[in-house]
Amino acid sequence: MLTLPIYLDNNATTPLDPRVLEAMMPYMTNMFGNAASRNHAFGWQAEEAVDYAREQIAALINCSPKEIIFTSGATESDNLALKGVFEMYASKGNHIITLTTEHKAVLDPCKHIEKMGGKVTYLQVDEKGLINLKELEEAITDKTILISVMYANNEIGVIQPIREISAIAKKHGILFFTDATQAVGKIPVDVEADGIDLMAFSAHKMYGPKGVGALYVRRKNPRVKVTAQMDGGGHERGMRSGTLNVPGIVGLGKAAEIAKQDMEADTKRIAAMRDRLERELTTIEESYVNGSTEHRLPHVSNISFKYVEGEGLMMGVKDLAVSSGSACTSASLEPSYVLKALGLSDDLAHSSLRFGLSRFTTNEEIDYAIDHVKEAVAKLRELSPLWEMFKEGIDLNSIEWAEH
Ligand SMILES: Cc1ncc(COP(=O)(O)O)c(C=O)c1O
Repeated sequence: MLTLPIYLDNNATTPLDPRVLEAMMPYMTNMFGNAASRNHAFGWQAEEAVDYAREQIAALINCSPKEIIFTSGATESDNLALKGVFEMYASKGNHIITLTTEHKAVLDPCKHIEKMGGKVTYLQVDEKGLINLKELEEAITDKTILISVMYANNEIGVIQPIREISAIAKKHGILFFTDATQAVGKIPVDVEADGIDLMAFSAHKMYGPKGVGALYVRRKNPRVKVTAQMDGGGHERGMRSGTLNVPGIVGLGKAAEIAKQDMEADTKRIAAMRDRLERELTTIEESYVNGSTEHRLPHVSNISFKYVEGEGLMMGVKDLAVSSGSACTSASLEPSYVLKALGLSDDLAHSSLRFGLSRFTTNEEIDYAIDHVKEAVAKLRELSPLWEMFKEGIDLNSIEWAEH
């Protein structure tokens, strides 16, 4: 049975998997100890739970449990990686290379670093959203200490060539950090094979709770260090002080375990639904899928419906929770900077919707989304003078618009 509204905004956040909630419950009730209390059973119990979660996460991304630093989420992990490396390696250099399409949780710390005297190169992406590896290599100077390139984009799902990027970093003796918030738990991520030195991720994007995440920090070849951004009791090997969020960490661990176990089957089912949604919606005249469809997460589709306002379209499909642009920037009505970076006009960027599916999405929900988006686009276009002109074959580029 179909329950409305339908949630298709799983890149903003995912629902909590009931199996994760079940694992967390004891640590929110009677097993409430502080993992740093070394002198009684309450503390040992909590510490044991945290250690187990570290193992579950390490198994998912192929690292040692000791390489996991728990944080409050990917925003904190991004800040810790960028500012922490900038401070720790100040004697080596002050230059960081990143992409214009990164999440604000990377771009804003980069701006902060610039204010602190650092230099940041923001590389453009191509029309598919992909990095240009030649430009990356050319941007490297003898002052470059870090390359920060996201694993997969939150708006269009495009996956960057991580292994090629890490090989370039390695060749030049530079650290490689990736914000993998959208990738971990969704596609296989292997920090060893991928050559990653630091990696940020978050529980609430992989069916875990909000307010907890992690930073992977390599301990061998090379041994990477970051300067703590939170000083205090010296938790997490001195890199992140603060009492650990034990229930959250248990939830992240369980979410990682489930992801490892269910990823293949989930991906197959979700990708089939995403492809059907996309196939159907692109039968709408003048609709375009944004970003690479070859190198992309299995559960995302970002589509522009020309001559339709994305915000208006969202109102037209009130029973569908989708997003026009990133949830984190949707307070502003600026066209998405990610879509603009692909070369889209303001109008096309404004006319886009992001569909994000999850392991809980059903075929009935996809049927509903297809029907209702088609209907809403048709209705809105009926009201659009631009659409009318397009249908009459008037070349819209030849019209001189009044300045205002
Ligand atoms: C790519 C990316 N990085 C970072 C974040 C921030 O994550 P958190 O909400 O865990 O702070 C998000 C969330 O939207 C994201 O998609």
